[in-house]
Amino acid sequence: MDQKSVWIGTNWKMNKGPAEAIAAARAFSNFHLPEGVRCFLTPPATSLRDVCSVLQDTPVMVGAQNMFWEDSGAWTGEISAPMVAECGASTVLLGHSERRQHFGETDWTVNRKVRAALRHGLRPLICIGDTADEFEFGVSQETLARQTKIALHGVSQEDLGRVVVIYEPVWAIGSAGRPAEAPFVSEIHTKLRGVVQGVVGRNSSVRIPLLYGGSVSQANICDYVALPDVDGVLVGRAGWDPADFIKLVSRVGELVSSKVAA
Ligand SMILES: O=C(CO)[C@H](O)COP(=O)(O)O
Repeated sequence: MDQKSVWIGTNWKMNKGPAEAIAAARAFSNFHLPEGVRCFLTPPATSLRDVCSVLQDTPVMVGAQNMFWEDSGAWTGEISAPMVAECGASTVLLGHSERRQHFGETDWTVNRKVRAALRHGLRPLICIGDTADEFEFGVSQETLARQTKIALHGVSQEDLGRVVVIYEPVWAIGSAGRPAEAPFVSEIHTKLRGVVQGVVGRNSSVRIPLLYGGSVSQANICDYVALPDVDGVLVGRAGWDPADFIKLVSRVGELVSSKVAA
């Protein structure tokens, strides 16, 4: 965490139909976002428009969980960047490991989606992550560098300033996952900082926010957010209940204000 904004988001995954999503979004509509904290939610596509309209006058950003790279056409079952934007969303999660693992997402498709999102004014939240095997064989860094460089290939300097990268180790995600140790996340993020700095250019003033995700909880959130090269977190299960998510956001807010005061 540095003096810039700290990010916290929750990905609802395939949870909450429109009725439940609207109720959850209403819980955030009167919530006062702490100074220095940027917050986002990614509801399922069927709830996107409703959640956007509930939160339209708030600082909470709303995003899709995925999209296709073409604007329209014969792509049954897909939604496009202009459709996401028309719902009122400002951001989109791309390359989540569940999409890579179960739905054939590749580094190449992530790159096409990143560029399409940027073309339509959406902020891409790009997920990267090493598998348990890659971690065991000690090639996590190589995987993450490859995923990052391909995702950002061909993105202009100006657009790089609107991108967020999220490190989510596949082995840390979900109820079978184990949270990554803070020193390991610190090491990965420091190296990742070098990779993104290489992409944007050593002398560029663009600083791509680097978030961590994977079994983030009330117990460990501050350990991650306090790390120097971690600019925030993406929360899954621990953020699905709005009251819990508000508590997590407040914890981050307290950490930010204590840093500012120090
Ligand atoms: O998307 C995620 C966070 O929203 C990620 O998959 C981690 O999920 P969690 O392990 O349930 O926090």
